[in-house]
Amino acid sequence: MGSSASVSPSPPAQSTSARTSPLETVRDYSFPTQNLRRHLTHAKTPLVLVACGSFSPITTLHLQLFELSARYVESTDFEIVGKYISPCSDGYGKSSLVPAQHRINMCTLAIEERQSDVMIDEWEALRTDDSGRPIYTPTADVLKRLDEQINDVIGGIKTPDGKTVRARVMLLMGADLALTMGNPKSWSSADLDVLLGFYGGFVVERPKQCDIKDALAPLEKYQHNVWVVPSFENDVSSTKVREQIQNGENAMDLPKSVFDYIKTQGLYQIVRPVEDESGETEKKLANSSATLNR
Ligand SMILES: Nc1ncnc2c1ncn2[C@@H]1O[C@H](COP(=O)(O)OP(=O)(O)OP(=O)(O)O)[C@@H](O)[C@H]1O
Ligand SMILES: NC(=O)c1ccc[n+]([C@@H]2O[C@H](COP(=O)(O)O)[C@@H](O)[C@H]2O)c1
Repeated sequence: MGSSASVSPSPPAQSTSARTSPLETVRDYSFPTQNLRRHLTHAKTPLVLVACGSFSPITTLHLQLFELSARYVESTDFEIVGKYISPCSDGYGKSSLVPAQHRINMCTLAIEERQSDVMIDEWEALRTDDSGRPIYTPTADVLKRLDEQINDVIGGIKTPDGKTVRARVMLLMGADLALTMGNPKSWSSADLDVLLGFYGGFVVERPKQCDIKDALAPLEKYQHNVWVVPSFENDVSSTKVREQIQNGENAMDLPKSVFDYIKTQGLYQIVRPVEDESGETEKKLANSSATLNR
């Protein structure tokens, strides 16, 4: 598959959706750089890995994706200088999403508890239009923005011999997400040309959910820019965790602080009939009434 000899030239033109328009706000936001390494240790290509997804909720496996990749990357010509999680906004519209601020809070707790050097980029999750509605951002635009922040705004990464080079920004994904890239209703070829043709991806095996050969098939055109990270048999997923919470079971694949947060905030409870004051029964979702604390 991939070869790190393919060095990215200049980034593709920024699409409108990746820019912050005058009507758009991202409250209390600054681009996180606390664990971005500005200097390479080896004469390698600096690499920034970005995991995009729902994180509803974040699981222990989400953080392990970075650990598995870090181990794998040691045998390549890349050196990881930054690790980012970018939770999608509520505008993605998946019914399993709890509000973005809760998902960010859970990612923060998981990272703190595990003392991980992964950073959360809240930009995608918190973008809203002038009326406060969340804006959905295609994944290619998330990577474009990170590329711009790291390589243009911050000014790139220093090599051991004192030169400044652009970091390669790449999508870190599970094999199941790669498999969805064969569906043109979800992923346009223009998006994929930017995302995998220009940027590139690290695909972590997810054998319980799909065969790696099937997952790589839609990515064949971009194989020079795709790397496969071996994983281990596991059935960890946010879906399983949500089901365990709904059944009142202990969710073992969550950091404890995240499990406690879910309980305290009453997240992922089943839609249940609630008597309102007029005596009428209506359905209320426990999630929607939960308060948001940073
Ligand atoms: N166990 C796992 N092995 C490999 N990749 C994973 C695993 N869990 C999540 N990922 C990857 O992490 C990214 C974000 O995942 P996401 O938030 O959608 O979690 P999920 O467990 O797949 O969620 P859900 O069960 O709600 O669909 C995706 O690229 C996904 O493939
Ligand atoms: N065309 C696109 O950019 C596109 C299409 C489908 C999903 N996605 C992203 O992939 C991720 C999928 O997450 P889930 O596996 O939780 O649905 C999300 O970050 C979503 O924004 C992007």
